[in-house]
Amino acid sequence: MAVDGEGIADDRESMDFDVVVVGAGPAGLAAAIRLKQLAPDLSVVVLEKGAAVGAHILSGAVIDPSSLDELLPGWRDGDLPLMTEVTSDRFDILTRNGRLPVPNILMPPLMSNHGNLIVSLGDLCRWLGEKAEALGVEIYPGFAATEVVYNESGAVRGVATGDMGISRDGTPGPGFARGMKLLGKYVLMAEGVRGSLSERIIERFELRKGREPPKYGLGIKELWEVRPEQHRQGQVHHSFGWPLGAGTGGGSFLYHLPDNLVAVGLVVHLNYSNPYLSPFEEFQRFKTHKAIAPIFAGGKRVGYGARAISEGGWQSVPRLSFPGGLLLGCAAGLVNVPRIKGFHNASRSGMLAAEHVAAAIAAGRAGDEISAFEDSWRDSTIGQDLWRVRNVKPLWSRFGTYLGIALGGLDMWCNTLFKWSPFGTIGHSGPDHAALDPAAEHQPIQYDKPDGVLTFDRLSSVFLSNTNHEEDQPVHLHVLDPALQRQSELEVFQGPSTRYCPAAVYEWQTEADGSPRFVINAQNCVHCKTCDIKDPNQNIRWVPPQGGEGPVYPRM
Ligand SMILES: Cc1cc2nc3c(=O)[nH]c(=O)nc-3n(C[C@H](O)[C@H](O)[C@H](O)COP(=O)(O)OP(=O)(O)OC[C@H]3O[C@@H](n4cnc5c(N)ncnc54)[C@H](O)[C@@H]3O)c2cc1C
Ligand code: SF4
Repeated sequence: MAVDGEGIADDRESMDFDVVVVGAGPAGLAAAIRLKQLAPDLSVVVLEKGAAVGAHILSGAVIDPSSLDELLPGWRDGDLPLMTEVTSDRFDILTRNGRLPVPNILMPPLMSNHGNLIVSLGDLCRWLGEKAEALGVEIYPGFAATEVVYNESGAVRGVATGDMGISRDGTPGPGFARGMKLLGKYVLMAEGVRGSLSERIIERFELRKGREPPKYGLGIKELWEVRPEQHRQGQVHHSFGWPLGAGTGGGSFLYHLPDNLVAVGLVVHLNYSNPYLSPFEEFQRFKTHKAIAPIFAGGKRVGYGARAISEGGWQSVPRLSFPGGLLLGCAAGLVNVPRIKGFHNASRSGMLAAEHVAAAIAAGRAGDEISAFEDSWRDSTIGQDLWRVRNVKPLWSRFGTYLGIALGGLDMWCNTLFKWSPFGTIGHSGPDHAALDPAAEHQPIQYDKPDGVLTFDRLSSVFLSNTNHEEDQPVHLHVLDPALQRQSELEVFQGPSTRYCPAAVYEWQTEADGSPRFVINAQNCVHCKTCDIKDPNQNIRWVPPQGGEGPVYPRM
């Protein structure tokens, strides 16, 4: 019998499957496909909170396709989503008025994009979803898993989808429909970065014990249609430096897709210390650099979105097995940070998990802990990929952008040539939310007003993400202690949520009597999870709103 572990009456209908997968991103879909390839008779269900598969997927994306070659041999011969091969690879250091190209010869070979593909990861996930359904996987888009269901012995037994049609005051509205429980022999958590249920499972089973804290960046991206003369199909262009100061980690990407489309974005490491910093405005500034702005002259912005990216790497990956299931992909933190790549490891972790789960079910097991997964992923190409770059992020954090990147490059060369690092394995310096300084230690940053042509404000940007939430529902951004928000977030840090949120969700307004009021425009939320990560007091908790809401990203 399944019991509810979250204290809500167990009156919901339930459906039983062999395997329940939460999240239809690369990790969840690869797991579902591999399960059906290995054991066609297994029943596999995938839940996705976006309105459709791919609706919430936001990535660069230049992908290493080696995992696709393993998952679906011959896939390149079929009908393909939007993609192109990488034809050239540029890397620049930007200063305010200039750029310094880094010769490719200096780049460690693992940073090369030779053989990689520029894709819309959302399109690729839609395509993978079709492949999964063709194999008999049941995919339910528009359903957010909002609770973990545990059995009597405390193992994860399944998940429950959220109730629909609850009014803002918490009472059932006219369109009320009770959520369902989906139970499985094993549950695969593939929610992506900072997964809301994955984090609860990590906490409950102490999966981070003995590991470094998780680290994150925030990636803000736009999709542009540029003039043909500015388009270089297949070109991959990265930079670091301006507009970020030496003490703030991050970098830009510009990927030239087919159809005159260019994906442009800035990733800002979320261990920045200045509460006045606005990653959104830094990204807008980046586009005004004289080496960058001409690319967009005469072009049209057609897409916008934002998403956190996991950056902790090898040291921060929690234990990935727990009683009743496994953590996969970015919910586990498997991104290779210097390469800004997570697709290959996410999909490989799904495939590896599927192999373990199929074998366990074939052996008559159910609901136990597949402990062998831990050594298995660390010994696999996923582990090897993360091990070689394990010091890049901590060196960057400790020594700043210029010295830190140079030392990170040296470390990657040593790991490539000698399979050895002069630095051993360096730890991260604390969680990102603890990195903010009180505002009194910094000067406010003056950002230029957007021109509406090359640079934009948040609201017109959110419009392009097609984000939609029913207003009459409980706010899905929980402020745990409202008084603390005022006493600390506002009075000590001067309201950083109004700057780190890329969707203008948070505002501090002044009431008629002069008192401050924290306003949450939850309908704008693009589900990037930054508030859950960066609030200095960990006083904001992101929980999934009604299924089928949030952004509907086209070609992101
Ligand atoms: C700005 C940016 C640029 C990037 N660039 C690249 C790149 O160039 N190349 C590359 O390889 N990687 C890149 N990455 C990383 C890559 O996108 C991720 O590593 C990869 O998408 C992880 O796959 P995943 O399946 O683990 O998670 P995701 O892709 O995040 O998918 C998770 C899915 O689960 C769904 N979900 C979450 N919670 C629930 C829930 N409770 N119930 C139901 N559904 C849920 C989400 O809606 C989502 O569809 C980039 C990431 C960012 C943010
Ligand atoms: S409210 Fe939080 S999760 Fe939503 S867009 Fe803003 S920072 Fe991201």
